[in-house]
Amino acid sequence: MLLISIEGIDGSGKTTVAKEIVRRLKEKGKNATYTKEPFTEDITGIIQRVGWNDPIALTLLFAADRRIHVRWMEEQNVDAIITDRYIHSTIAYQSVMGIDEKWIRNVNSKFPYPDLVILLDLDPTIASSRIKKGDIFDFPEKRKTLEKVRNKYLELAAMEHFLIVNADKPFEEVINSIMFYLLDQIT
Ligand SMILES: Nc1ncnc2c1ncn2[C@@H]1O[C@H](COP(=O)(O)OP(=O)(O)O)[C@@H](O)[C@H]1O
Ligand SMILES: Cc1cn([C@H]2C[C@H](O)[C@@H](COP(=O)(O)OP(=O)(O)O)O2)c(=O)[nH]c1=O
Repeated sequence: MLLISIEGIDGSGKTTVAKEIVRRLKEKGKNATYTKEPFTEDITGIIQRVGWNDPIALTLLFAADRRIHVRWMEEQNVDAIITDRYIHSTIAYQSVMGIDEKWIRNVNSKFPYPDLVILLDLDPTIASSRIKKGDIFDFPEKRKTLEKVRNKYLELAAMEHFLIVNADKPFEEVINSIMFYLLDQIT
């Protein structure tokens, strides 16, 4: 089973892309499933109450949520799981909040590393203008960090060989470039 994570700042197109990848893989006869983080309603509710000022609590809460998510993913009998955010969301967002990256990696070290990480890279101003659905964690202090989060993602992408996609391109171009790469890897 392939574990593919889709990463990027809020509004970069992750949900749309992840769901379309699943649809196109199914069209090709592959058994694929869409999933997302945060995964559990309970922990999402706690994060909403805790707010965006305690990065230690956030790191631990996202990791607890991820543990439950990983157990769920391990039960799936599919060719590919496409997850809309995963470990690198914590590394990018919480390290920018001042948390030591090594500690974040330690806290997440029991979880499977993704086979492929796709980074949708987009300018935060454009990304914010695209957000129509309510942001579940709409904290002003988070919005201010998105430029730094974007740069952290780009740094991780270079180190860990993500597939970087320019999310400023029309959707068809974005998805076609991803599928071109993916179908070559999968078949
Ligand atoms: N390449 C693109 N060009 C223009 N709009 C896009 C593109 N990709 C996604 N969108 C739109 O941007 C909005 C945010 O996308 P979404 O998938 O919800 O982002 P995310 O999950 O990263 O927050 C949606 O309305 C979506 O249709
Ligand atoms: C999974 C995860 C998410 N987050 C943040 C990123 C998003 O701002 C928010 C999740 O909200 P969500 O609405 O899923 O994001 P998006 O707007 O990209 O669809 O939580 C972290 O800070 N750390 C994490 O580990």
